[in-house]
Order: sequence, then C-alpha cells, then structure tokens
Amino acid sequence: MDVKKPASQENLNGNESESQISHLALDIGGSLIKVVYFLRSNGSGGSVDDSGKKSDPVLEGRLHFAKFETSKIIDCLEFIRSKNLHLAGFRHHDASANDKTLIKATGGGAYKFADLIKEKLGVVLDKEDEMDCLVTGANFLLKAVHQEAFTYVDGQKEFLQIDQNDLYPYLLVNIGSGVSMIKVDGDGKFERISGTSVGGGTFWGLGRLLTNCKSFDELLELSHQGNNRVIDMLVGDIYGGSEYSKIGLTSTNIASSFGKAISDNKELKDYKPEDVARSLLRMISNNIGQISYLNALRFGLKRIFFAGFFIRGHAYTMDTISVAVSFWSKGDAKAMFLRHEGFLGALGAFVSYENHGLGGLKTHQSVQQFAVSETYAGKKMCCLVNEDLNDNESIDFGVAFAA
Ligand SMILES: Nc1ncnc2c1ncn2[C@@H]1O[C@H](COP(=O)(O)OP(=O)(O)O)[C@@H](O)[C@H]1O
Ligand SMILES: CC(C)(COP(=O)(O)O)[C@@H](O)C(=O)NCCC(=O)O
Repeated sequence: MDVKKPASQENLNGNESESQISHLALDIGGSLIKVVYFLRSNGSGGSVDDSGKKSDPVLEGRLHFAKFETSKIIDCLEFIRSKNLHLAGFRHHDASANDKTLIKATGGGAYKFADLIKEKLGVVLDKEDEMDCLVTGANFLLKAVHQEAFTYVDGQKEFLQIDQNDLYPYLLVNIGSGVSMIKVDGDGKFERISGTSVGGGTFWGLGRLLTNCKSFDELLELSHQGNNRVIDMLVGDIYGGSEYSKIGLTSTNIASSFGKAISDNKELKDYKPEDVARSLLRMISNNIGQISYLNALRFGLKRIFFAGFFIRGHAYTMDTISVAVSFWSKGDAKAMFLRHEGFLGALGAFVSYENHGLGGLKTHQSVQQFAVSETYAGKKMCCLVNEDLNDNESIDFGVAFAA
C-alpha cells in the first residue's frame, strides 16, 4: 500500500513536539488496553549507512509502553489525546484530504471500540489479526531484546541467551483474559493449537467475587500472604498424612483445589481472603501449566514461553507454572517467561507498520552501542533494555523510515 508521510509530521500541536512523535499501536484486549508508542529523541534522524554513504533516515528514540483497564477506555483515549499520539498514524497515498489517519490496532477491542475511537480521536483503526500480532511480538522480543526471556526456578530468575538459529519451534502460551496456545514455527508461521477459557479473567473475576478485592494488584498482593493448604485438599489430607508414591504424589501435592471447603463446614466468611486468593492463583496457574505441557507434548515442543498480563512478573504465579511444567514433563520441558509479557500483541501491531513502508525496524551504526543487533523480518534492528523494565517503561530503539 502506498502511504503518505506520517500524519505526525503534518499537523501537531500538543505535548509531544512534532519532531518527537512517531508511531502508535494499540492492543485492546478483554481486560486491558496496551499502548506502544515511539518517541524519537530530539535531533535524531541521521542518514549515514555502515560505509558512510547516505541511506534511509534512521530515527533514534524510545519505545514507550502503557496500559489501561479496558473498562476505562476513556482514560486511555484521553492519555493518547493529551500526548497527541493519535496524530502519529499514517494515511493511504490516494486518500482524499478528508480521510482519517490510520492507527494500527489489534485485539477484540479494535472491532468493538472502532466507532468510539473514531468519534473521540478522529482516527480509523487499521486492524491486525491478534494471533499474528502475538507471534510477531514474541519473535520480535526474542530476537531483538537483550535479556528478554528467563526461567524462574526456586525463586531465581535466569536470563536466557536465545540462539537465533535454534529458536523454532516453540509453544507460545498467552495468558490474557483467556488463554491461547500457539505453536510457532517461524516468522509469520504458526498455528493456534489450543486454548482455555480458564485464564487471567477467571482469576480476577472469581477472585474479586470471593475476596472483595478492589484491584488486580490487591488480589495478587493478598495471594502473596496466603496459605493455600487451608483450603486445598492435599494428598496427605486424603491419605492420612502419607504420600502416594506409587503414582508419584507426595503428601503435600494438591489432590483437589478448594477441596477442603466441602468438608470444613465453613462459610466463605470463615476463610481468610488471602488463603482464598492463594488457592485460586495456584489452581489457575497450575492448570494452565499442565494444559500447556500437554499441548507441547502433542507436538514434541520442548520450549514453552508464557506471556500475557496474568503473569504480571509475579513470583508465585511463575513458580507455580514452572513447577507444573516441570512436574508433568518429569523435568523434560521448561517454562520460560518474557519481560514484556503483556505487550506482545501491541508490539506485533507496531511492527506491522513496516508492511506499509513506514518505519521498518532497522538498526544503524549510530546505535551500535546497543546491546543486541539482530536481523528481523529481513531488516536489522536492535534494542537496549534498561535493567528494570516494568509497567510504563521504554526501550531505546533505532527505527528507519522509508524516505
Ligand atoms: N491492572 C490490571 N487490571 C486488570 N487485570 C489485570 C491487571 N494487571 C494484570 N491483570 C491480569 O491480566 C489479564 C489480562 O491480560 P492481557 O494479556 O492484557 O489480556 P487481554 O488482552 O485479554 O486484556 C487480566 O485478566 C488479569 O488477570
Ligand atoms: C478469545 C481470545 C483469543 C481473546 O484474547 P484475550 O483478550 O483474552 O487476550 C482469548 O480469550 C482466548 O483464546 N480464549 C480461550 C478460548 C478457547 O480456546 O476456549
């Protein structure tokens, strides 16, 4: 598709200066809206290639991440408007002057809220397929971002060196509101092999009803303090304190999640909310870990990457998933996690701008100091990740714009 230059370079009048704003991409999920936008550093835009010759202009800047609850979409739109990010889209070359700016978006909300966004921001969403975006985002992170993937064993994070030549195939498990399991065989080569409706939305929804927590983080924090053995029925509870070693179960293995609640003769109010939260988190994480491993086994996949905002970098969640994968695979398979766990879809949508000749992701000599420089989708790019990335973080980045 032919494109005109980014609208951001035509008509800006707000917080971020015209020279700074570049691309904006959205992933509007069942629970959260993820926003990724690139702001170029002042003065960036050199155009010298490796041999010192003139080439495509390279913009250096930072990739920014933000998220909002989907139920508070108006706050998100206000954020975008306040920063003038909605002016950072693109237009069809053949578009009439009245035609709207297009913004890349994915997730179910790109359909559900298209009219609202058009009304509030005056932009049209250019929709990208959610599964495509998840895979593109995962491949992008695994190839380009230093220290993106890690294992979590016995409370220790161990960062992985990803071998570009030995990345595929892998299983991507995205734990959002629901869970998608995708076998990834290469760039754009994937199959969604399974899914489950028992996911992050289930944890937050049931948790809210059972504990009266007012926020997801409060529920996570509660679970941190709780003891699941108060409510879960353990093998030892059934076997009089002994293990059932013949089938590989120790006395402390959970035999039945929430199983004690049937025999305790107690009401919900008699349990501590923190114990309920802990049992719930454990039940859902364990279940996802187990289903993931069974799907990995179906296709002979040894590596399973877990993503989605359900994980939230939470130690107990990652530990439970890791233990489940290790337990069911008898140590054969490994659970791996991603630092930008919740932003795969939005990053995938962001990367898709390059299909329109806008902002192909590409590194340049001038950004050589960055930690990783790899080929992605036939182009070179690189990123430097700060030590402690979390919610509203950013990545230093080099982007080449088609002239
Ligand atoms: N601040 C939050 N508010 C609501 N849910 C959150 C929050 N942080 C993490 N979560 C968890 O993340 C899940 C959504 O993950 P996400 O990957 O964004 O999926 P989706 O695309 O379906 O919104 C929620 O269902 C919940 O379990
Ligand atoms: C429908 C979805 C792809 C939507 O993505 P989400 O907003 O949950 O990230 C996801 O919720 C899902 O895969 N649910 C599981 C449906 C199933 O396979 O049973």
